[in-house]
Amino acid sequence: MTAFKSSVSLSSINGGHAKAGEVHVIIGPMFAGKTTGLLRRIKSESSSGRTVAMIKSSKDTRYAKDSVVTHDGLKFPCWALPDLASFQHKLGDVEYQKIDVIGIDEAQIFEDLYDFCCKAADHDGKTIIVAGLDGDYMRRSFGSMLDVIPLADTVTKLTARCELCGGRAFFTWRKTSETKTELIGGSDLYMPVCRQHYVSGESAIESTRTVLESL
Ligand SMILES: Nc1ncnc2c1ncn2[C@@H]1O[C@H](COP(=O)(O)OP(=O)(O)O)[C@@H](O)[C@H]1O
Ligand SMILES: Cc1cn([C@H]2C[C@H](O)[C@@H](COP(=O)(O)O)O2)c(=O)[nH]c1=O
Repeated sequence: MTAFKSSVSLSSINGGHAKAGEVHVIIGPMFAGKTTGLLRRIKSESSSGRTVAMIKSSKDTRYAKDSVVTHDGLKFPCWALPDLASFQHKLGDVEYQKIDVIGIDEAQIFEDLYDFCCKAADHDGKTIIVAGLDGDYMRRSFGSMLDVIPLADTVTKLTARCELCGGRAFFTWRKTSETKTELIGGSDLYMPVCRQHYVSGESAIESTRTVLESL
């Protein structure tokens, strides 16, 4: 069998970087510890001497404007941006070159997530750690989050605790009747639930709707 020998070297693909980039994806419902996991990995990379940067959507003003904050109050300073393309622009090319690891929180909100990860990991040699919701409150694919899974080195799906029974929660229940997909909030608007309680909640809403329509 003839061994295949590529004539394209890695350095010609990623613009001369000695090291290829990486993409790591953390998904799960709200309150599952996605942001906590992201902060842990970013802090660990920083302790190993790598230069890190954190990005979140500027739409997320829940706990702080310029920090990523977990539901239990852990904080890390970040760039709050309307889109990911503006990161390199804001930082400037020289500073961008110095960054080894980029964390992205609330990644489902960024429409240019796929293009950013491709460029940053494949061409610029960055390690990207992406955290976000895989599903919305209707359990539909949320934003571009699932689109980056084919780009990923690793995918970690976390679970929370069902607020109604303490079992493993895979889904996020919206407590209000608001139907727009994007609705920023915390435990005032959302709670983590297991499959059984997600389905029984949906049945209760359906029954109520049927009763109201018959009046
Ligand atoms: N139902 C809940 N309501 C409010 N806070 C919660 C709830 N369940 C867990 N938490 C807290 O949220 C923390 C995880 O927060 P975070 O990492 O921000 O989660 P995620 O990014 O997945 O939403 C947990 O360690 C816990 O302290
Ligand atoms: C389920 C769901 C959530 N959101 C919003 C609510 C929060 O602002 C973020 C998720 O934050 P977390 O760090 O994962 O806790 O997303 C939304 O806009 N639409 C939804 O369906």
